[in-house]
Amino acid sequence: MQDAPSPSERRRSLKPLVRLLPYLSRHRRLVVGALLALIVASATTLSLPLAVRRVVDMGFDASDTRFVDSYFAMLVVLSLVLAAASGARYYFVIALGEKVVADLRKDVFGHVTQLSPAFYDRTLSGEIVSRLTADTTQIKSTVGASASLALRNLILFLGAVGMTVWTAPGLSLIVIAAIPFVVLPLVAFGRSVRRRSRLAQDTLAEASAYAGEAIGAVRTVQAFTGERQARERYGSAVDKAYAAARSSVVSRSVLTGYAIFTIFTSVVLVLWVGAQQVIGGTMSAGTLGQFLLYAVFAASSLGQLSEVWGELAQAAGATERLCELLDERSPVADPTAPVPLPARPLGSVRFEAVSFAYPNGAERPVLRDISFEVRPGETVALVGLSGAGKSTIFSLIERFYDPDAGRILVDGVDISRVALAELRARIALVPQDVAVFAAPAAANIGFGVASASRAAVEAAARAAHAHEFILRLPQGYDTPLGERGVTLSGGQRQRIAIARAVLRDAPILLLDEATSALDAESEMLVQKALDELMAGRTTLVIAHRLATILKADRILVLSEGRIVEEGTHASLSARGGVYARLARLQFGAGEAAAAE
Ligand SMILES: Nc1ncnc2c1ncn2[C@@H]1O[C@H](COP(=O)(O)OP(=O)(O)OP(=O)(O)O)[C@@H](O)[C@H]1O
Repeated sequence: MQDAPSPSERRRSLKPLVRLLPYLSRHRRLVVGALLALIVASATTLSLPLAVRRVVDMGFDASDTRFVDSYFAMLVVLSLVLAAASGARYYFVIALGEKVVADLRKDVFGHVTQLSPAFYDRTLSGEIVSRLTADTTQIKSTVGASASLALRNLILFLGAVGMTVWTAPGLSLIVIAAIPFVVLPLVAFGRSVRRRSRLAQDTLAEASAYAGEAIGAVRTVQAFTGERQARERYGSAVDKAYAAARSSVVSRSVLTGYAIFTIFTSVVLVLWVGAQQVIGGTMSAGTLGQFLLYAVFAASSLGQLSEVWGELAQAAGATERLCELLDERSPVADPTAPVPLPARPLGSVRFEAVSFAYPNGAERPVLRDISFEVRPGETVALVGLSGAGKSTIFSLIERFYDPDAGRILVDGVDISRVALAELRARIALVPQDVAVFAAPAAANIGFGVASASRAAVEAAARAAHAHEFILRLPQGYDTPLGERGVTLSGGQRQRIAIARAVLRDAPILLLDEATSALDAESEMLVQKALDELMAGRTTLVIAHRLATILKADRILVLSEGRIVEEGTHASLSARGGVYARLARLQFGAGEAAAAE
């Protein structure tokens, strides 16, 4: 992710907001409604001083009260129009802000969910969540309020300046001369506000990311009595965010104070010069009143513009952070012209001289020149010390990453030429660490299979030996699981994952056996479920149990990213090499020997 905006971006500080235009154009009716309401409200406001002048110059002179009455009646009508237009503006603008942010959230979430794991290796998930919530909220308040305020004040300002020139060209020179003194520092400060506001959002995101991590691992935090440490770390992150936000606010308050000072000084000056003219008889009192009102309008709208400018600059910082996510390109992407896999799936997997290093792994090769083939229906066990590269092989078959050299074929087709969704539809993954979502049991099993009926979900649960325990849950298949739901045991989670794989009904099964010991009954149920799942499918299994290894057609022994041995349990044990040592360590000398 980019850390800082490039110099060219910094120069035009509101430029990132341009990226919001396509979102605005999706809701043209709201935009047009907001603009119309805005114009009507501004025109009504600008017509008020005209009425004031007429009343002052003529109404008070003539003793005709009906004239005054009719003017005041008109003013009431004007205020009604102003009220209606302002209400309409509020509705259109807020609705627009909500819509734009809803669209933006959906787009950013949709985009990040399809980024490859390489992106998540270097980005904290809490950081992304913070961008999705805090930054979009800031944009909402801008589009929903500040932008319309800016536009309203701009229209009012231009209108009011125009009217001052029309009312008293000489006096208006003072107003016009004051404009650059107000506007130039605005632009200069806007840049610094944006930079500081970006920094504030960045530090806030860091704090949120840390909070998410600590709350997610609250059991570990408490078990290691790390609450104080966590509190202090979060506290200092929040303080940093506060300091950054404060420095952005300091810039904005200096800006506001300065704008108000220059504006009021020029109004006082106008009043003074105007008063001289009224005394000298060169201007009527009504004209001065009218002029003054326009000058005040111009001044206050300029003052508000200066405040809003700061908000716009803040939103520009937030938009920039979101657009960075939207611009993030996945290194693993669908090919432009995907090659279809054979219509009848075979379920074969083939590695040809594959080498791979993780993008953030300092170029340290994790797999070196790996070649092997798993034939349709075969069960192949991957065995090796922790860190040997077994899970990496799974990640490459799923195409979470692309190999640096060599190629991988599924059903005879190079997977880099296949559409990602088509490839992954042929694979069912049963990971060691099963993700259970905060959703009902049925939805957890049916995850990823949109068309799964309740009957199909139940059938999969039965096959995975999960049906019985699900029925015992308080609301059966409708019981919420995961966070804030029922927490499942290790064996139950495994069976949920197996049910998911059954439902997916894919020809290739990637199975990462649980290392954590299950009680005898769970172990037996999981084993039965797995046996049924593996029947008739090509299975690659990261094996941690002797029983699994004994059932495998072949064993691949991995060491430091290379395949060092290949064979059956008996042949490899007899060889007395890496595998024989590993088997003795992992399964105990007696058991391993007994199995030979
Ligand atoms: N996302 C990642 N980014 C960088 N390096 C990684 C990543 N995942 C794994 N590694 C490194 O790659 C090497 C192989 O990891 P891998 O997870 O494939 O091993 P494994 O054989 O499956 O180990 P285990 O049995 O402990 O799960 C390890 O040294 C690990 O540190």
